[in-house]
Amino acid sequence: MKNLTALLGHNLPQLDDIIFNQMTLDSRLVTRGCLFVAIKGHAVDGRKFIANAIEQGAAAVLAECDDVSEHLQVHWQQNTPVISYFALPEHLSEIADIFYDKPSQRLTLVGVTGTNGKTTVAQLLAQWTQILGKTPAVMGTIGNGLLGRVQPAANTTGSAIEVQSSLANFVEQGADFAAIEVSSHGLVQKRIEALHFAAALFTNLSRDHLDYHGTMEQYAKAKKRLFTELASQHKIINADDAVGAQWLAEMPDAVAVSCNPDYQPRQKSWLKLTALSYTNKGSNIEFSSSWGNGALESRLIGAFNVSNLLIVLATLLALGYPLAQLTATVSRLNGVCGRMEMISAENKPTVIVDYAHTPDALEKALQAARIHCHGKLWCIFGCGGDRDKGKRPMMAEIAENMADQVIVTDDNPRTEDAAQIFADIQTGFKQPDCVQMIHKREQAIQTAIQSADKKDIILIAGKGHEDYQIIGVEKQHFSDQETAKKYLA
Ligand SMILES: CC(=O)N[C@H]1[C@@H](OP(=O)(O)OP(=O)(O)OC[C@H]2O[C@@H](n3ccc(=O)[nH]c3=O)[C@H](O)[C@@H]2O)O[C@H](CO)[C@@H](O)[C@@H]1O[C@H](C)C(=O)N[C@@H](C)C(=O)N[C@H](CCC(=O)O)C(=O)O
Ligand SMILES: Nc1ncnc2c1ncn2[C@@H]1O[C@H](COP(=O)(O)OP(=O)(O)OP(=O)(O)O)[C@@H](O)[C@H]1O
Ligand SMILES: N[C@H](CCC[C@H](N)C(=O)O)C(=O)O
Ligand SMILES: [Mg+2]
Repeated sequence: MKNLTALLGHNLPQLDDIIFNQMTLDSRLVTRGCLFVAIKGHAVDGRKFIANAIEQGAAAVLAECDDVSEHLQVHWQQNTPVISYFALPEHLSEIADIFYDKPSQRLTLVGVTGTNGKTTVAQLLAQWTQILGKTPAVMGTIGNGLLGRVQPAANTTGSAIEVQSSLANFVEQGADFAAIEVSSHGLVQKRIEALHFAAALFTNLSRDHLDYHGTMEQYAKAKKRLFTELASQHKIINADDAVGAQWLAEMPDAVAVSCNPDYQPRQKSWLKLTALSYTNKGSNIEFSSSWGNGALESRLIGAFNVSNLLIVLATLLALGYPLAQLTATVSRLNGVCGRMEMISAENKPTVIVDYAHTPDALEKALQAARIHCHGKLWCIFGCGGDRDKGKRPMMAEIAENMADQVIVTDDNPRTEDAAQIFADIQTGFKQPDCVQMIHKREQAIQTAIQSADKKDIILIAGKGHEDYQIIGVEKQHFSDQETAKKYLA
C-alpha cells in the first residue's frame, strides 16, 4: 500500500488518504483500489480508457500529459483524482520501483541484451546458480518466474510495471538471483530504467528489428544504453562481436570474453577460449582468464553456445563464484527448451528444433547442425509477419547456401498475407525451383521427416519453444516439438 506523495516524491496533501494496492497500464485489468497508469501508446492512446478504469474502481489515475506546465496538476473525474505527469513512460520504471520497494536491490540481478542468445544465457545463468545453491528466477521470451516454474509472458521484456512487479514477486517467493532478458524495445521504451543490475551482459548484434529501429546504428545505440545509461556493477561483453569490441575500447572496466584463442585482452578482467573440440553431445572447452584457467565439458550444441557459455562463466566469475566450483558443475547444465533441441527416433532422421529467426542465428544454427550431420542437412524455416521484412531474403540466401534441402513454411504470419511473406523470402533464393514452399507448418515438417534419410538432420527453425502460431490476431495451438515427435513416431 502506498500513497501518491510517497510514489511521486512530491507532496500532494489533498491526496494523502488515497492509497492503492496495485498499479496497471491496462484499463481492462483494473480492480478496486488500483492505480491506473494512462499513457499514449504506439497503437492507441491509453488516456481514452480513463473513464473505464474509474468505473472499474481505480483509486487514482496517473495520466501522461503533453505539456510540462500541467505536470502534477490534479483534476477530479467522478470523485477520482487524475494526476497529470509529464514524460510518464520514461519515469514509470522509477515510480514502480518505489511502489514495489526496489526489488532489484533485494536480489542479484543480471540483465542480458544482444540480438541472439539472451534466452539461452539467462537460462544458463539461472541453471548454474541453482546448482550452486541459489534460488534463481528468469524473465524473458520463455516466460517469467522461478526457474522451472515460469508463466508465459507477452513480451521478452515486460512493461515497466510488469518488470518491477515480477521482480517483487520473485523476491516474495524466495528468489535471491534473477536473470532477465533486456530487449532493444525494452531499452528504447525505458521499461527497465530504474533497475540496479549486478551485471549487464552483451551477446552480439546482428540484423533484426529494423522495422522498429530504422538503422543498425540506432539498434546498437538502443542496446548500448544498458551499459552507459543504466546502473550496473559489472559489464560482460562479447569481444568477438564488432560492436562489442568497440564498446570494450570505450569501457576499460568491462569484462572481455572471446572465443578466439589469439585474442589479446586489453581489459583488466577477461576470459578467452584456448581450445575447443566437438563431441557427439556437445563440446569440450579449455579457457584462460584473469581468474585462472580451466576446462569445461558442455552438453550444448554449436559454436555459438560456446560463446554463450563463456559469457555466463565470465559473469559468474565476476560475481565472485569460485572457478573450481564452476568447472566442477558445468557438465550438469542442460540445453534450453527449443534451442538446438535434438529429437531423435530409431531409424529416423534427427530433428533439431531451434529458435533461429534472424539471419545470423540461422547461419549459426545450420553451421552447428552440419557438424553433427552425416547425411543431408534440411532446413525448414519461415519469417514472422509484422516484423523486419529485410531479414526475409537474407534468411533465404543463408538457408540455400548452407542446407542441402530447403522447405519454406509459415512462421507467425500475424496480420500479414502469408503469400506475401513467401514472396519476400523467395527473392533471396538463386534457384527458387529447388526450394519447396509449403504454407502449412505441419505439412512442411511431415514432408521433411517422411522424405529424409535416417542419416539426415532436419533443422526446424524460428519457433523453438513456441506452442502457438499467430495467424491474423488469433493464436492457435502449434508446437514444432510435438509435430516432429508425431511424425517421427
Ligand atoms: C510497439 C510496441 O513495442 N508496443 C509495446 C508498448 O505498447 P504501447 O504502450 O505502445 O501499447 P498500445 O497498444 O498502444 O496501448 C497504449 C496503452 O493503452 C492501454 N490500453 C489498451 C487497450 C485497452 O482497452 N485499455 C488500455 O488501457 C495499454 O495497456 C497501453 O498501456 O508497450 C507495451 C508494454 O510494455 C508492450 O506490450 C507493447 O509490445 C507489443 C505488444 C509488441 O508486439 N512489441 C514487440 C515489438 C516487442 O516489444 N518486442 C520486444 C523484443 C522481442 C525480442 O527480440 O525478443 C519484446 O521485448 O518483446
Ligand atoms: N550467441 C549466439 N550467436 C548467434 N546465434 C545464436 C546465439 N545464441 C543463440 N543463437 C541462435 O539464436 C536463436 C535464439 O536464441 P535465444 O532464444 O537464446 O536468443 P534471444 O536473444 O533470446 O532471442 P529473442 O530476441 O527472440 O528473445 C537460437 O535458437 C540460435 O539459433
Ligand atoms: N521476439 C521475437 C520473436 C520472433 C519469433 C518468430 N517466431 C516470429 O514470430 O517472428 C520478435 O518478436 O521479433
Ligand atoms: Mg529471448
